[in-house]
Amino acid sequence: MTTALPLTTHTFTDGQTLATALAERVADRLRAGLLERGFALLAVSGGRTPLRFFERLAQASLDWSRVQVTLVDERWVAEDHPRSNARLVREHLLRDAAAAARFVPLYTGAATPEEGQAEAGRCVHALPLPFDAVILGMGADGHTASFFPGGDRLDAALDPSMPVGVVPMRAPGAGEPRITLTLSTLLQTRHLFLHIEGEDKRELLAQARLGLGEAAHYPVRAVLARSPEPVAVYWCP
Ligand SMILES: O=C1O[C@H](COP(=O)(O)O)[C@@H](O)[C@H](O)[C@H]1O
Repeated sequence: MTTALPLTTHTFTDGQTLATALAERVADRLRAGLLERGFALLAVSGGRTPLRFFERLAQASLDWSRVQVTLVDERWVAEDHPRSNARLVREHLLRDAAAAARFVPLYTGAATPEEGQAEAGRCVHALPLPFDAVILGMGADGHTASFFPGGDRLDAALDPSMPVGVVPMRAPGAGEPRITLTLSTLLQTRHLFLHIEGEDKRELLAQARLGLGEAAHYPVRAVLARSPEPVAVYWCP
């Protein structure tokens, strides 16, 4: 008998409605951080799914000049490359009201993520953790952040004893070399969201949650299992 890992699901009819609701929820978390600490800290994902969410969040009325934004993971490509997660954030989130936020990229310009690890790690160490919100995505292969199935440093990235920092990652399905926050770093957050869209990802997450077949080994399951609070899943067809 399998036990379902805990999560809460927020279901929406379409991507625009989801983006609006998630942006409102995250903006509230940032405002709470600003009230409590005088600053706020946000980590977001790359890929294609967050576009509408970013554009809604960029319009939120709050003191963005006291908000720091970073990525949960990065593809090791220059910032003007079409697959750069930093480029996505700069073009779709750091605009409108959010143009005043401070962005902390993970890509350093070094030739490889292994060579860039120390510098990117120093930038992450300098962040005033915990995050007020972390928003993860998930690929069709069950990866989240750059925790890829078959990743060469997956064990290190998921290791609970790993300190705050980043880990390079290379994997058959990753496209290019990556760098990713460790799971221990991601979990230093007041609120953890997982934003997925489409029936295929809903089904994949359900299987990972239950630990069924191949999905028992999907890295996203490690996040569900280790999160101290149930992960808030935002989903639409
Ligand atoms: O490569 C990546 O993919 C995942 C999922 O992206 P999506 O395009 O399927 O939404 C993303 O969460 C991650 O940050 C990114 O580097």
